[in-house]
Amino acid sequence: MSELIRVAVLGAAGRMGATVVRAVQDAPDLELVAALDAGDDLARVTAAGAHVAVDFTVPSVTEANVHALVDAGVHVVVGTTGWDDEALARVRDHLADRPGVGVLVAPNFALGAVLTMHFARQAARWFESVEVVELHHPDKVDAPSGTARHTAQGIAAARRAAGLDAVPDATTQSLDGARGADVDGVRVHAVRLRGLVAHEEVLLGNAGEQLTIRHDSFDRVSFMPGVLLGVRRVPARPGLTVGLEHLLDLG
Ligand SMILES: NC(=O)c1ccc[n+]([C@@H]2O[C@H](COP(=O)([O-])OP(=O)(O)OC[C@H]3O[C@@H](n4cnc5c(N)ncnc54)[C@H](O)[C@@H]3O)[C@@H](O)[C@H]2O)c1
Ligand SMILES: O=C(O)C1=N[C@H](C(=O)O)CCC1
Repeated sequence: MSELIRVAVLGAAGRMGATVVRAVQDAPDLELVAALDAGDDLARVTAAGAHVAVDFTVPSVTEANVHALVDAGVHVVVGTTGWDDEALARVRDHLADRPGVGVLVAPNFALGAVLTMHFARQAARWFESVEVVELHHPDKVDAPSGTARHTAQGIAAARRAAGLDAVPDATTQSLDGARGADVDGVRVHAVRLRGLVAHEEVLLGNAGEQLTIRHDSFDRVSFMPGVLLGVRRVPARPGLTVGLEHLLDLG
């Protein structure tokens, strides 16, 4: 039998971290060697001999965690959101000095959410209008969701590549926030509602027709196959990978 992958979980007391701890413990090819939360010393990850660390913490600490882990030669799977292009560029630069270390940052590990983003990018060039609505539990600290940002950025890139005009919108008078956030020219709306977990709709419109692409995560177990895939694959992917779609054979 091949060697078990030794895994550390950061944010282990959180909603996602606790679910990842259980998933790693249940996986026959993985071994949970450290479970850290706020206030714990990151040095425990290396002391435990972790090959891969999984970060589901908070947007304010995740980047610092990644740089420290990269310095220690530990591969990282990051699910924490709040990353912007500048923060990703800093990690990419840092990894250039650490050949052999891999970091995967993915705003959503649910396979259906990754497919939603993929289908939205495919559909984007054929529709005049598009807006993204994300719906989450009210304990979420960031808005819009990392998934919605990634979705809108992908749609915007597909529209640019197809030479489409700006999305039509005659609004000249509105209350602040009524038209949502502008992500690369795509409007993104964030709903927070008790009872929800993580949901997204991409609305695409043409004269006389609408296409709706919707994904629902009803339970955090929906993210686990993607997280475990990341843990298994990241050691063989040096450098920075952004998005789980790069690990799936989506064509
Ligand atoms: N990529 C995905 O598929 C996916 C899915 C769900 C959630 N998320 C993201 O994951 C993050 C966590 O979500 P959550 O719902 O589990 O939040 P949560 O608030 O339940 O958990 C965060 C945990 O991180 C801990 N923490 C804070 N600072 C820390 C530090 N320096 N070191 C270690 N732990 C620390 C907190 O104490 C808490 O236990 C959010 O950014 C969320 O958007 C991503
Ligand atoms: O519960 C959360 O918080 C989630 N955050 C991610 C995001 O911001 O996209 C993914 C879905 C759940």
